[in-house]
Amino acid sequence: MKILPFYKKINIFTKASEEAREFSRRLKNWLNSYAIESEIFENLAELEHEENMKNSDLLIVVGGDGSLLIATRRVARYQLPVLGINLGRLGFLTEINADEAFEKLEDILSKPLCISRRMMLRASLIRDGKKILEADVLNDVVVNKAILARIVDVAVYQGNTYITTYNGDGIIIATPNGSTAYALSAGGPIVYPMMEIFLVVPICPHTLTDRPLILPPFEPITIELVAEEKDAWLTLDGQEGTQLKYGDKIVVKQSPHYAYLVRTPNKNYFDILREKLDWK
Ligand SMILES: NC(=O)c1ccc[n+]([C@@H]2O[C@H](COP(=O)([O-])OP(=O)(O)OC[C@H]3O[C@@H](n4cnc5c(N)ncnc54)[C@H](O)[C@@H]3O)[C@@H](O)[C@H]2O)c1
Ligand SMILES: Nc1ncnc2c1ncn2[C@@H]1O[C@H](COP(=O)(O)OP(=O)(O)OP(=O)(O)O)[C@@H](O)[C@H]1O
Repeated sequence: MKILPFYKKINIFTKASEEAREFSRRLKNWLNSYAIESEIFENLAELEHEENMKNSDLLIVVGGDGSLLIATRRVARYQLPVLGINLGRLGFLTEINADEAFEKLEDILSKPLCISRRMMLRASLIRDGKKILEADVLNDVVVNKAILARIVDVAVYQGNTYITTYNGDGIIIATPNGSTAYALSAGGPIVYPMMEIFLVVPICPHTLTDRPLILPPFEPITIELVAEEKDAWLTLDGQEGTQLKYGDKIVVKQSPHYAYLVRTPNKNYFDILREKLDWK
């Protein structure tokens, strides 16, 4: 089978493990054998550097879902298609398994790419009226309690409109892509991943009528920490954490960037749900 000549350069992001590095070297050699240039990145600062990404046609991530999340966030502004090869555990987002990778890659790269465009969130942390952090996420923005803290009280707004105050273990604002991650464990619905909505899921709410909400992405959601003595954290895609202070506000908007995940032709979202979530 012949790979289409429009692939000039395909970069690789590798998980920081010996197994993933070894696989990435094999992958690079395989791409070179088709006269496709390729560079392997492990360092995140290098991965997001424009010079390194601007001529790349595709980014292949060798790792698990965590590696795919971390890499996709870093390259989202380049609108680069991202394809995951699973060397992790569940591999819900990573499209192909390592043992079938070269056969599947040949198939995927010999046809026009089948891409699933996924919305992202932009979270800003406002402290004392100043924005002290801003980041894009593909799965979720989570405010929750530290291990020994008790209940977290968070007031939630849509634009300037007050929704309610949740008392419980915390709150998750998820994308449809993230609906199958933490939000699912907290009782949220599975949302078709190409939809564009905000999913608001309280974690173990003390008020039993507090149920997950699905909101339009047109107005920001603001979460305000309204109880003084509590020890709470902001977590972005489960990977970057910041301790919060009383009065902090987290504003969540739709990011102007999208993730462009490469899918296997002939495999639909329900095939993935059946395979990964053990449905019949
Ligand atoms: N109780 C929970 O379920 C819980 C707790 C903390 C974080 N998380 C999730 O973990 C995510 C970060 O993933 P990670 O791999 O870096 O952390 P991780 O290694 O701790 O794994 C979390 C698990 O979630 C899976 N996962 C990640 N994104 C997914 C998605 N969109 N759909 C289905 N499964 C998904 C991973 O494969 C892994 O099995 C966070 O965004 C958060 O949603 C879940
Ligand atoms: N090159 C890297 N640089 C920094 N951090 C990395 C790198 N590769 C992976 N990580 C981090 O290591 C963690 C583990 O990686 P990953 O999630 O891909 O593997 P896994 O946990 O085995 O897979 P899965 O998430 O599918 O269960 C991730 O949270 C990710 O943030």
